[in-house]
Amino acid sequence: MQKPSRPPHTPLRLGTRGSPLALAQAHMTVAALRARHGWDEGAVEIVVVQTSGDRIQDRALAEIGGKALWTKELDRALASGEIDFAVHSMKDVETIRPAEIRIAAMLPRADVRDRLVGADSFAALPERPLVGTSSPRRAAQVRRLRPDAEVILFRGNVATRLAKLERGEAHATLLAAAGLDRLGQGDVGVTIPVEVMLPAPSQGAVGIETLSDNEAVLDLLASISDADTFDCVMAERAVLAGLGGTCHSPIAALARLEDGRVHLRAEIISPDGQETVSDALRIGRGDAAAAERMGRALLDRASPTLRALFEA
Ligand SMILES: NCc1[nH]cc(CCC(=O)O)c1CC(=O)O
Repeated sequence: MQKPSRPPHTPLRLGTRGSPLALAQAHMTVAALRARHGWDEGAVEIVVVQTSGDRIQDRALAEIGGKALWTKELDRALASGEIDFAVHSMKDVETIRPAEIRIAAMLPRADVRDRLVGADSFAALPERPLVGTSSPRRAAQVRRLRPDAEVILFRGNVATRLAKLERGEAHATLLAAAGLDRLGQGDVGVTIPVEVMLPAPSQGAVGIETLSDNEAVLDLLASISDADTFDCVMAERAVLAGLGGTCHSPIAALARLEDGRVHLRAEIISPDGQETVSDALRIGRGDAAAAERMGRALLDRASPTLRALFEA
């Protein structure tokens, strides 16, 4: 690939949601492009696009039921030519994307772990603790660790959730370390080892999408993509695809490179935390089929009630 030294046109329009975290990730992407190509400040313009996920704040996402809550409007802006590429938390990008849209690049992954905010450990929480989260994975993992916990709905952006905690609406909450770090809140909470709480597929990864036929922008984005992150996140997404899972399913998956192969761990957990089906294996880089099989095999070993969660 020829190294592009000039933008295909200026300014390039980067589409993003308007939350503080989304904007921080957009600025990271601009910085990566500018550093790689020596562009000046005006080369990339940030275009904020509001998504349905941002608009609807008072209900659990699973309840809204709509798909593509974080991406639909950005997909549309790509299709209409309003933006040249879109920056997303990969965790919020649906498993199956429209054929016209391609995940073109990922920035180097940040800390993949979760942080517990409000207590020094799960054991240190009071009896029958209230834990705020809207993630089915975190809810199930919390109940596995603390069967006496009551999980309450915590939605909104990172600052909103921290404010709810501050107001005493829960004893603790869980947030992605990556998000806290990117918001300059690296000192908030205690980091939970992945052996205790396996993260969500794609956690800590920022992805950039463009139209599948936009070769100039695809090439440009490839120039800042981190191949290790890309292959690991794609493996985790393939597990999700094999499970037929979404962000509303209690699924955790984490891939790491080890001697040129992908070490993949995944688990599904019943909402009450009583049943966990997990697996770990090594697969080749880019072997999405093997990762999908791993997802399907988890389902084969699950009880009928756990399996039913994935058949909706
Ligand atoms: N679902 C919201 C969301 N999407 C991405 C992140 C954090 C950043 C990341 O995981 O890359 C968060 C907040 C959180 O889970 O604490």
